[in-house]
Amino acid sequence: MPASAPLILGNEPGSFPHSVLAERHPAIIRQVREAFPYGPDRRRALDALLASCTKGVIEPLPADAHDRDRWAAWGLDTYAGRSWFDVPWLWSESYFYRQLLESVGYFAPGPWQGIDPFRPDKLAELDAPQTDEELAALDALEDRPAGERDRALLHGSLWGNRADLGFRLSAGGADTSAAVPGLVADDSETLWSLLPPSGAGTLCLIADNSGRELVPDLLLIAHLLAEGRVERAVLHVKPHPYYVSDATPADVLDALRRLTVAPGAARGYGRRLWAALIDGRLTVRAHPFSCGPLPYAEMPDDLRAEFAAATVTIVKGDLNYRRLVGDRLWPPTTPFPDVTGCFPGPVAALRTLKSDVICGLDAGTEAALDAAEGPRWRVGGTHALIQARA
Ligand SMILES: O=P(O)(O)OC[C@H]1O[C@](O)(CO)[C@@H](O)[C@@H]1O
Repeated sequence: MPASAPLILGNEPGSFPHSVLAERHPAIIRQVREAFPYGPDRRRALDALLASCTKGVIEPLPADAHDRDRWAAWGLDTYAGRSWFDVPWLWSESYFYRQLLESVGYFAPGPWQGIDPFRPDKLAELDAPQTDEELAALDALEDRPAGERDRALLHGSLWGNRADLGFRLSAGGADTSAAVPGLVADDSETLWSLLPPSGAGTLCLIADNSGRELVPDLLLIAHLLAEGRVERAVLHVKPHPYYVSDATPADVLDALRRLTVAPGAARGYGRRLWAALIDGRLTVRAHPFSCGPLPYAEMPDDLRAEFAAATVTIVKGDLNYRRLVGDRLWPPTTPFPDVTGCFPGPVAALRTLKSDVICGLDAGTEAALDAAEGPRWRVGGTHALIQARA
């Protein structure tokens, strides 16, 4: 990895990270308050979190918290007592979700234990007519050449990160009439070279959002298994609700059920995934580190061994990208292999751009993006990338 680049904090008013801490987190607390009829104790806890995360400091966990040791190892003892804005943004956001779950009683024995505060929105998205339209698009793919299906399902998973799955068969995937193409880096060939036909290996896919992102992720996995490009797949999801819509094991089951009752080709994908779960070709993992506040460079040994043994690991979405490259402001032309050297094994990122972090652009693309959009291209979610290294 190149020596260093500035770590992103949230303490610069006017910056995107600052707005997430100062505006988005309070809005999420308000949204959660409306989601369920929480009683006075839970509402008081949410109010206390609101005051803490906007005007207060990071509070330590009680000595008997189930994850006290884990958070201590992740840096809590260093950051407790400091403003949420003055610690690494990645850390601050992650701890916010941990404390939000605490506030709604997610971890404590009682009626709210294990109740996902984001579930109503997740289900609404899964039930939306757009999901039907996207699944119906699979029918048209059935008799297309294999290469076209590869590409469509890869792009479906990529653009699903914008919750805008279109199974696009065209080159850009986004607004192709724009001055700069939707796809700002495209290492698809490297990725496909890692997934040759008759592959006997294992794909790891580190999922991001549930609903209209997880559905195309599952379709891509089903496709790669069916085409024999990998023999097994491991889907990594979050052990508990996180960043609002991140996928948990319960969300995987919801998405799978959605597929198995869908009409047309989609149902076949669902049935194949169901069978793959039963016979062990597909497994779901929910490792605690998946909700951790640290970059992948600091992953624990068991995960390191797992990714090292995979044929390739596909890392989905913006947050996972930040964890992959270290949530630092790299010069955008820093080569992707240089900043992902710590990841143990071949790795590919499928991401729409929703935060300032970026690497692996060529100088011409960076200049064209800046000229056309100013800094907006980094955070707007309208551009995407496929980056890979063997
Ligand atoms: O769902 P994604 O693609 O991981 O995006 C989540 C994104 O939300 C933000 O954290 C803002 O809260 C982004 O910066 C972050 O990376």
